[in-house]
Amino acid sequence: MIQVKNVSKIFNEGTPKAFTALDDISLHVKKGEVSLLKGISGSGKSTLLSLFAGLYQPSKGEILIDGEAISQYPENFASRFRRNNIGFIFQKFNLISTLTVLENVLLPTLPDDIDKLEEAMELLELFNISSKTNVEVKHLSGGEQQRVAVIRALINDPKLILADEPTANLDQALSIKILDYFEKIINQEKTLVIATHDPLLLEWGNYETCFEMKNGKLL
Ligand SMILES: Nc1ncnc2c1ncn2[C@@H]1O[C@H](COP(=O)(O)OP(=O)(O)OP(=O)(O)O)[C@@H](O)[C@H]1O
Repeated sequence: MIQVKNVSKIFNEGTPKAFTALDDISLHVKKGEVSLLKGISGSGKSTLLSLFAGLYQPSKGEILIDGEAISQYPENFASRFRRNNIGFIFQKFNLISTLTVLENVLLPTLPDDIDKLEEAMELLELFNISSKTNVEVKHLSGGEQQRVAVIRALINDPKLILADEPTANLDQALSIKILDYFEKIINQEKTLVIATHDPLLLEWGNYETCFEMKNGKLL
């Protein structure tokens, strides 16, 4: 599902501020597998997930998602590919603060005019946030926003889910609820990559591979 071949990412390349965030990474995530990406803050986890989703271009190397070189697509193709195939749970949520919870959750369904209202309501119920359905996101707590971000990533039923610290703002009960849901969708043969340093997730045990990063390298 994900093939990464000798990928490096240098921010501000060619300037005095050049910084190598990823240094010659190669890895393979098989279809239907769950992988954890662990490493201390600044080790490069978010940068690598962003490259998987085609949000950044690699400075060197190649990334294939389901055989497609998403990082080489023009942005309009890349965004359509992302919308149809990838659910990204952003560390900082990336919600639109002036829209309601439901409007945020349904955003990925708008371009292709897919009716996902029923699924959205079910997920809002499941993650204990249905009472906020019509509340603007700017009025939500961090943990509430995190759950909205998780639901928005899942709404188009993506085959690849990239989750950046998906439990960072949640208490244990809600984290377990999300892990339970991940377990359920894993059975539907989705591929899941979770960047985390949450001990609960690391102890979860329900993953095939754990990649560890340090200073932009895979250990
Ligand atoms: N757009 C950018 N421009 C310059 N440097 C960047 C940029 N994005 C990330 N970096 C740097 O790359 C390094 C890796 O950042 P990244 O966010 O991938 O780490 P991380 O492992 O996800 O950390 P955390 O656990 O704190 O989220 C950091 O030193 C960061 O400052």
